[in-house]
Amino acid sequence: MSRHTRLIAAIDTKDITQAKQWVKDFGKTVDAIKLGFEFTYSCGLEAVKEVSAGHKLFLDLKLHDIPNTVASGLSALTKSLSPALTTIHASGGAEMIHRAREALEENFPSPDTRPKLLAVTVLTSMDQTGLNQIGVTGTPHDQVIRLGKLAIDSGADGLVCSAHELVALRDNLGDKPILVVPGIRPQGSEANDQKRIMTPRQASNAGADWIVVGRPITQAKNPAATAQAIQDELS
Ligand SMILES: O=C(O)c1cc(=O)[nH]c(=O)n1[C@@H]1O[C@H](COP(=O)(O)O)[C@@H](O)[C@H]1O
Repeated sequence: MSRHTRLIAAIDTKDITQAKQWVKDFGKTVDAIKLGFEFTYSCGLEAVKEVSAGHKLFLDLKLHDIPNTVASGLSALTKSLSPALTTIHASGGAEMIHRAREALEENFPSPDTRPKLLAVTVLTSMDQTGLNQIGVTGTPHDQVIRLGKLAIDSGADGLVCSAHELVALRDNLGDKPILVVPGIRPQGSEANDQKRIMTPRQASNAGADWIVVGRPITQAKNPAATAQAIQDELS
């Protein structure tokens, strides 16, 4: 099935002026903006509201705690910010994911306005060595499939994964789950701390609904032109 892959810009900065400038420069070039730990913990929730006004928001705070704490935290966050997409860690387990979904449904009875719950599988900065160090002996691929199935069965709308697992996830879970893919590096750009990477085009061909791109855009000489070049690669 051919799908249109959309671009999320990761606005990773501690500086609200910088964040606003990027968002203004991007205009409609990007399809959504992601605000995560760095911006939210530096600038606060009101600043998230301010910077994301008028844009689709991916609120990426990757909650991971006991089910009750995650459900309450997610409820408070989403009530005030109404993101389009939001994250928890799949490794928090079935009950945590289920309670997170319930909390979103309570806050947003209409499926049209309910933030989509994404479960992060295996971080794109992890490789086989990194997994072995935390006691996971299987491959990143097997771990993503295991956590991905668990998360979707437990109520997640979609997953965050690397582009390397997209084809297998589609084979196992079908077209419905929303697959969001960071670890994207246009040809020739630095990997930084990312390990499981692909280009925008490769991720799109493999079945990504959304790609997440941060530093290759924000650290470029001309961030808006770089975002546009990625959109051109996707179209
Ligand atoms: O949940 C995420 O968005 C995420 C999951 C993951 O496995 N890997 C990952 O890089 N991310 C986020 O995606 C963004 C990637 O940024 P760059 O590496 O600068 O493109 C960062 O904001 C990360 O927090």
